[in-house]
Amino acid sequence: MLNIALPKGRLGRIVYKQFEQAGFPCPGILEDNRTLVFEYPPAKVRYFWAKPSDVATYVSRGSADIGVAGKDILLEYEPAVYELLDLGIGACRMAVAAPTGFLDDGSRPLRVATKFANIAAGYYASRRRDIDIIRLNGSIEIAPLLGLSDVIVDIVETGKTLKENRLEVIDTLLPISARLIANQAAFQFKYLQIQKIVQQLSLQKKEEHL
Ligand SMILES: Nc1ncnc2c1ncn2[C@@H]1O[C@H](COP(=O)(O)OP(=O)(O)OP(=O)(O)O)[C@@H](O)[C@H]1O
Ligand SMILES: O=P(O)(O)OC[C@H]1O[C@H](OP(=O)(O)OP(=O)(O)O)[C@H](O)[C@@H]1O
Repeated sequence: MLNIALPKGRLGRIVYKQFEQAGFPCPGILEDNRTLVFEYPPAKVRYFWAKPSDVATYVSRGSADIGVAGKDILLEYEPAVYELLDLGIGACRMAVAAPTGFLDDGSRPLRVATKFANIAAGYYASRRRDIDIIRLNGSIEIAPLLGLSDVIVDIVETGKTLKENRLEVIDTLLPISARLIANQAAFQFKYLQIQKIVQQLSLQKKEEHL
């Protein structure tokens, strides 16, 4: 039995469809929004829906053998997991954004609002810029508007949320996409099953690019 942690929310449906096509179906999983654990013995799989930022925790601690997490989460929390494949979905970028026309005069620590405190700290440390991190859990774009922060470090996809809150990207840190991750012990013990899924998912990705 392969235990698979899927991210609830924007990525979940697409990820499950990819796994289904890879030969790991679980009938009914997309029809029921309340049940969180689904088992389908004929395909030797048990899926469960986790909060996207928790998937890596389930995988690193062995409650899931594999799972799907955004590269943002992997960089922020550095869980002890193997990163097996870039699934090419959930594409966005990590960026610094500020109110239009913002100029950092360097006179005091820069107030940075973010969900990604480690990523932001690393970025500004490499620039030798003192910062005051303001940790938020969502709706980051309103922080500068309300005077809580000078800038934000957050995910940008279309740029619509930034625009609506009168912000603009001032630097792009790195591209982000969803990754297939594996528990390190499970990768040894369930090698064949995991390899099968990696191969099938890679094949699908190649076909999509043809
Ligand atoms: N606007 C976006 N466009 C594309 N991908 C995104 C976007 N926002 C987030 N992602 C990617 O999808 C993953 C899941 O994001 P989602 O918004 O579904 O969860 P979340 O609300 O951030 O998670 P949590 O509630 O666990 O903090 C993120 O880790 C990131 O890799
Ligand atoms: O560039 P865009 O296409 O506008 O997308 C970017 C937005 O999407 C994410 O937020 P999410 O929807 O996950 O809500 P959150 O504020 O709760 O994180 C991200 O944190 C940005 O706010």
